Amino acid sequence: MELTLEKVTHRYGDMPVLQDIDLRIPTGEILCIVGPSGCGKSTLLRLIGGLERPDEGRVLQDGAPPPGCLNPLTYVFQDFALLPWRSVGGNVTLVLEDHRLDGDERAAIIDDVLARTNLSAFRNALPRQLSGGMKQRVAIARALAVNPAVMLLDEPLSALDAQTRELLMEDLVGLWARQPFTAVYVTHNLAEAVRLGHRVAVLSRRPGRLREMLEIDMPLDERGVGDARLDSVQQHLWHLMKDEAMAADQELLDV
Ligand SMILES: Nc1ncnc2c1ncn2[C@@H]1O[C@H](COP(=O)(O)OP(=O)(O)OP(=O)(O)O)[C@@H](O)[C@H]1O
Repeated sequence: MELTLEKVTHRYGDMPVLQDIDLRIPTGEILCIVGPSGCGKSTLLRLIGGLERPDEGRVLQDGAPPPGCLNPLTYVFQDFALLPWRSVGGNVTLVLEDHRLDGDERAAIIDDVLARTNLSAFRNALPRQLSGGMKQRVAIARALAVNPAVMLLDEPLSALDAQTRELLMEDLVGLWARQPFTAVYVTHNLAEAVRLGHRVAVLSRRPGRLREMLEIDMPLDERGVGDARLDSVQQHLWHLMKDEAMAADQELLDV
């Protein structure tokens, strides 16, 4: 299933937040969205996921979701959103409970996603026993359990320290390399965008418009820390965003 956004425009009250966004999210690709604070990145993700409807324009779903898909669009949030009283396995099972699956099918899905996210040994642990990185792995496992057509990630690594972020990026690359998934990944962090994005959409400051769509033609598993080509793409992104980020920052201070 492919998603296409046509001239998506949205406002909250009198405040225009997004303006004329055209985007295509092809199957098997990670699209990163970057832009200054408050430019409408999370709003765009909510519109893509159907949590809100755009004031103007359309979000189109083309084609069938993948086989075994239980939920075409699923989110991963910054704050993990785990139930503290449920174990790792219990948190993942949660998203399967509303679906007609027999015990074996459910167990097979859980075994698979826990193995893919290296969590099999932590199945019975409670969230409070886990580090931030492990909690986010659980949230990713839970999202994968429904075999979504598109995974929507909103700043998934922002609450983590630099080393954990690095490890999780490697995990996401490994997951994608073993079994490609489709994702829209919102981030402030340009290093994450160039490591994980097949394409990077750069939004202007509010109202967010699509300023540039950058294609990074380099396999994900060849993108390492300190790679000169990635550094230059990151520099280019920063160059595009710097003035707008400073203006957005000033606007926030003026409120
Ligand atoms: N439900 C809402 N009602 C009213 N205003 C909203 C709502 N959600 C977001 N906004 C406002 O819309 C603007 C865009 O918010 P959004 O969270 O989409 O931006 P963002 O680019 O994700 O921000 P950040 O980078 O700081 O996370 C902000 O000014 C925000 O305060």
